[in-house]
Order: sequence, then C-alpha cells, then structure tokens
Amino acid sequence: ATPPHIVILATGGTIAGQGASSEQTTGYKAGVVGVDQLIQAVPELKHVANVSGEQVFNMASEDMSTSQIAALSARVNALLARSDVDGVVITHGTDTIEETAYYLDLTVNSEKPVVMTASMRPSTAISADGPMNLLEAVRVAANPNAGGRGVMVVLNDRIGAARFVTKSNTTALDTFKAPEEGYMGRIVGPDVVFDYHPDRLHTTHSAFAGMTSSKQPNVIILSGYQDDPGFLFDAAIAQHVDGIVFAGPGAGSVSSRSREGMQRAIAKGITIVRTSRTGSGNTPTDPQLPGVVADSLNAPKARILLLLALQKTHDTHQLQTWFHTH
Ligand SMILES: NC(=O)CC[C@H](N)C(=O)O
Repeated sequence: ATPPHIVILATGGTIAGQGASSEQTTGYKAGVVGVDQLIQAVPELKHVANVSGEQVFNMASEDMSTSQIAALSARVNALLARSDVDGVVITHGTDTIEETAYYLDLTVNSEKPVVMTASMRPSTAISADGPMNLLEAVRVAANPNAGGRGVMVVLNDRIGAARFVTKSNTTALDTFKAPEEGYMGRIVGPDVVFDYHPDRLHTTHSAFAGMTSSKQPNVIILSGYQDDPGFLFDAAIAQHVDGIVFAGPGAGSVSSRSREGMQRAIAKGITIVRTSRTGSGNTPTDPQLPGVVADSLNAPKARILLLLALQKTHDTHQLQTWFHTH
C-alpha cells in the first residue's frame, strides 16, 4: 500500500525555537527554524508517511490572532478536501495551542485527522522534545483509526482532545493535561493506541464546520478576584466589544461590583459568558447571575466558541445550547 500523505503546516513556537546554547531552555527565541529543517531533523518520518511541509507562519503563539487562526482553518479545510491528502499535522507554540486547536476542532469540515504538536524545549536544547513529538504526531495522523475524533494535540506520548486539553505547567514537558477527562489515547513505541472518542460536537458535526469569517467579533476575557473593579466592564463597553468571558472564582461566582458591571454590559447588547478560574469543572447556571455559562470550557476556549457563535446569533438560548454541546 502507498504510505499516507500527511501535510505538515508549521506556524512557529518552541518546536521551531533556537537558543544560544544546548543548555538554554528559557528565554530562547520561538518561531525561527523553518518547516524544511523541522522535517529534515526527523528522517524517521519517511518510515511512517509521505510528508510535505508548508510554512504558514513562524511566530510565537502568544501573538497569534483570530484572523490568523481563521486563515489556518481555511488552509486545513482546503488541504483535507483534496483526495491526495490523508491528514494534517500542525506545529504551534504551546502557549495558545489549546485555543487554535479548539478553533480548528469547531471549524474543520472533514473526518480526516488533524493533529497539532509542539514542544517545550527549543530545537537547540539537549533532549529537545520536538523531533519525537513531530514523529508521534505524524504517526497519529497516519493511523487508519485516527479519523473522526476531532482535532488532537500530541505531545509527550499522549493524545489529547482539543476540547479538553490545556497547558497546566509553565515549563514541564508533561504540561498538557485534561484534569477531568484525561487523554483519548497514547503512543507506545510505533503503536498508536486510542481509548475513546470525545463526546462533544466537533468537525463535521460542529455548528461551525467549514465556517469562514471575514469579520471576527471582539471577545475579551476578564477575571474575578477579591476587590475586582467593575470599571473593567465600562472599559469593555467603551471599546464596543461584542462579548466578555468572565472567569470567576470557584464555580464562576461574581462579586457585586462585577455583577453590576455585567448588567451595564448586557444593557449595551454585550454577551456575557461565565466560566471558572479554577482550571477544572463545570460552571453551573445560577438564577441570580446573568449570562451564559461556559460548561467546562476554560476562559480562552470559551472565548473561541463565543467568537464563532456570535457570528451566527446573539440569542442566549442558542448560545447556551452550543456551550453545552460543543
Ligand atoms: N513552548 C512553547 O512553544 C512556548 C513558546 C512561545 N511562547 C509560543 O507559545 O509560541
């Protein structure tokens, strides 16, 4: 059989990072090394798939914009629509990979595998994790059972679901975790082992599959804490934002000052989504609090869903349904 054709889309991050010495694992420059060099560093890829590379961006992911991830989504959809492409692997910075991964999970209109990967150590470091992560990501994308599982995030021998996985540690290699849901599978030597499918609407079943957006809504994130000031809501109103994701303490509680701020924002037609700053668990609805709840999405992922959803509706019932199903 002919090996699967996997396209590697490179966007930057530490996997393409360069330090001054092999010992430098912080303060290096992300998004330097080009896609051809990334592929050349892993000759083993040839044993797994027929790979081709494309440089989409070469940047640190904290600078990634919504228009850039929308363009990435359009590129992935165009590639996967081709009969000669079997899957896509995307290299990305770890800092916001969970946001891009979830955006793609919601907008890719294909059952073919989309696997994102990254690294925690720059390409120049001792025991750089990028080459193995790239090989394992391609192993997953080339696996015949990898389709229809939504966008996957592969690092450190684990396969995480875009919907659930989050960066949990600033510097550790095993930083990607899903505290409640765990991993959907793992890589054991040459073998890709899948355990389950995420039970959330994604890719071809998502309400946003194939969505192309010319104008992105402006959705910001505010956080709750002791003495949080209500004036941040007024700043958001003055900037004409479309939506505010509020990461409250505990189960998404809201101080009296922020509650009043929320009411002022809602009166101006701004959509409020409440989530929790705790890092895991659902944010329950509360008849005494305004806004839609984010289900178990963290604030950055809730922002991604909200900016897609607001392009279709401002109806809070519909928005709430999407937050509970995607
Ligand atoms: N480990 C990383 O990839 C972080 C590098 C950089 N801050 C980024 O997200 O692109």
